[in-house]
Amino acid sequence: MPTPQPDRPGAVLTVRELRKTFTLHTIDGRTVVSLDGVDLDVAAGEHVAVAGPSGAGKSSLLRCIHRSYLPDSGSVLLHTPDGPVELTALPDRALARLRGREIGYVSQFLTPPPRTGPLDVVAAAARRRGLAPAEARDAAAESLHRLGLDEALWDVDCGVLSGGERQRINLAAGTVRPPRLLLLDEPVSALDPRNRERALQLIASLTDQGVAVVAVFHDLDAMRQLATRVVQMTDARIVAEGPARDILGAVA
Ligand SMILES: Nc1ncnc2c1ncn2[C@@H]1O[C@H](COP(=O)(O)OP(=O)(O)OP(=O)(O)O)[C@@H](O)[C@H]1O
Repeated sequence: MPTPQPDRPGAVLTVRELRKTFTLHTIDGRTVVSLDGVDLDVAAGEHVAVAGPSGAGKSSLLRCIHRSYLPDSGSVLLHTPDGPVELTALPDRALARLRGREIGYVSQFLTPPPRTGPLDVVAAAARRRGLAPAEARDAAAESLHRLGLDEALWDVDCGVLSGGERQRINLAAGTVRPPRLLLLDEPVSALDPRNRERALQLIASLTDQGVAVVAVFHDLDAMRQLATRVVQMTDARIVAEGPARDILGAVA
């Protein structure tokens, strides 16, 4: 496949003709198309919100970019200082290293290693981003403070914490040192209003620092507050894109 060229300055992510189909072996091999030829360009400092109804393919898009789902075909290029990297073809170890350094992925649910506290989880993420151990712990502490996680919980097993506490740990780990590309899948769905606002402010500050963000929120206010552009998905395809005020008026 020819290498797609970035078509705008400051390009961080170039997605071309991305396709993903699931085969449901337990239901007579029925197939579900979750991405049907998706193109997306995201530049440094852009926050692209992916809108659309349930089942449209929003999470599949984030997962195929992150390669927690391997797409059937298409291209996902991450533009790094060393040149563009085709994520769909990268060997697993190189992918793990690149993700650790350059990509933050914040899903709705935290799956921490057993018997590990928030400070260790976030410090480990900071180490993968290249910080030395002492710096990583300082950065983790700052990140957890910023998201309002009570210091008394920092060494408590994440497995016993509440959904909202875990969500903030997840967000802290994904953002502890600004990644080049931040993928957010419903990152504030379990948060109370005060913590939600803290989290949205953190995400906005990362965009201001030049991080490229691709985010899924069901919360239209969050999209209006944060998105520099909204892409609307329906039936596995992007069907519209533009400023939030133009697109969100048309989304149910
Ligand atoms: N692991 C999977 N196995 C089988 N089908 C899947 C899988 N992941 C996603 N799908 C299917 O792909 C389609 C798109 O799902 P996806 O989760 O990407 O939608 P979504 O837009 O994020 O929906 P929601 O807003 O409800 O989270 C759905 O029909 C879904 O059932």
